[in-house]
Amino acid sequence: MEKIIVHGGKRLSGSVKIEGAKNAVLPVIAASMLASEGTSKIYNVPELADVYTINEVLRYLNTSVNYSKKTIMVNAMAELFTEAPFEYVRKMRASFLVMGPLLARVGHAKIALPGGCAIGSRPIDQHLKGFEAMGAKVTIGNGSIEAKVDGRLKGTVIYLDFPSVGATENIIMAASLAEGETVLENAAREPEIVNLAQYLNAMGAKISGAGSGRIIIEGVEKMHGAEHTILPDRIEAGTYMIAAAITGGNVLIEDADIEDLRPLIAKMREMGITVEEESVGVRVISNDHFQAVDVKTMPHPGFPTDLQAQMMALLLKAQGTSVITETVFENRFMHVEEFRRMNATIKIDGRSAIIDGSCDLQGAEVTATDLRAGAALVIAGLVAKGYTRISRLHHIDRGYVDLAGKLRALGADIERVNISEAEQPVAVSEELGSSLGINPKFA
Ligand SMILES: CC(=O)N[C@H]1[C@@H](OP(=O)(O)OP(=O)(O)OC[C@H]2O[C@@H](n3ccc(=O)[nH]c3=O)[C@H](O)[C@@H]2O)O[C@H](CO)[C@@H](O)[C@@H]1O
Ligand SMILES: C=C(OP(=O)(O)O)C(=O)O
Repeated sequence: MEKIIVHGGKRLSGSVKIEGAKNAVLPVIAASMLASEGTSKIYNVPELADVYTINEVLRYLNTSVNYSKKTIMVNAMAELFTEAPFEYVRKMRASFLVMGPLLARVGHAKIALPGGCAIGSRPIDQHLKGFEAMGAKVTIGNGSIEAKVDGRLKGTVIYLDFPSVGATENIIMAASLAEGETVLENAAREPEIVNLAQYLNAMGAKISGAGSGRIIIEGVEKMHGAEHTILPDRIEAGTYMIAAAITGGNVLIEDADIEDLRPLIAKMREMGITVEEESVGVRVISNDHFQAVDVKTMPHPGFPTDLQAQMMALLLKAQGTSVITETVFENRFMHVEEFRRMNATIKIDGRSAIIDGSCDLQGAEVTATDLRAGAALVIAGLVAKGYTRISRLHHIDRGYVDLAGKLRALGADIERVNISEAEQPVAVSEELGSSLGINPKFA
């Protein structure tokens, strides 16, 4: 079993380079299936487990995908297969993003129901509402969702009940090849939507308004392969900014886009942490004294839910009591129980977590319950007394390229190890472990 082992107490310094955004590359790869002509070339692709998963889904659907050196070539000119089974969809909910492109291009898609996950039930009713409004017949049964349309989808006005990122992406992809104009109201405004729309337009689509709450898509008859660069990952950047801040460090986050990070930067400055814009990225300079703040997660440009767990780790070391309110997902506090193992004092009251900044964090055996929870535990481990051992790393690998290696390069005492059953930690304190001659890392 693999674990990340962190020994707290080192200040981070130096610079770290940010990868392409996971949440941008997944819809972009799915969108490549809209091209009935030519090959797409996608640059700045991060080497993540989720990227390998979506590539497998596309290959299963008879699309050619070649991935090497952060570049993906996709050719979808062959006859597409239109059914994606559960074994693919269960690994990653974003696999459902193939539904819009398949429906628009071939008029049929049958995708296994993605199911719930650790952070909430995550329904897809808004995606389906959009497809139905465009003329698709949607049926749900035997664990799958099937959507069909005779001829082309038809443009229409669609109002989302909530600015869902995935529904916005699925609907704009489908509407790109629909007949006539689609107007999407209350659309998600995340930077990843803008990146996707840029790619679709390069493929021949006619989309305007991406990044606002009203997106207009003039359907076209055909799309073709195009070249596209994935934007930097604002969530990865934010994770390293928080890691730098919690350790009282001084770190340059290279390629971070300051505009996309405004909600986090505003909160960090409110806490008294210095964030400076530099020509190549964002620098975070911190000392051990930063103030408690209240944070509410919201759709973009609000504070991102994908940085909520990492922010909670930071607030565990802030002066005073902070309140985090999670409004995007109904169950995204799984990390709280793990923080408590590290001696944190956090109370949950409905959708809010009340965080006491005065506790002494202690290293412990903890579990990454989801992707960002995993990153947050690593961050807490950077300042905890003793060793923190984090397991279930497959969650972290979905969204971070070499998290432990990049933090080590910044000066953290951290390593990723493969621990055999025989070496599993024994249940003794670090002090007792060392007096018994047990390596404290495994005590
Ligand atoms: C691959 C990807 O880009 N993932 C991101 C995307 O997920 P994802 O696209 O799944 O997130 P959504 O914006 O769709 O979901 C936000 C909220 O809307 C609800 N909802 C969504 C769709 C729907 O049809 N009905 C419905 O009720 C969800 O249950 C959730 O409570 O945006 C989330 C919110 O910023 C991020 O946390 C994820 O990292
Ligand atoms: C929740 C996340 O991703 P996904 O939607 O792919 O589960 C995330 O990136 O934090």
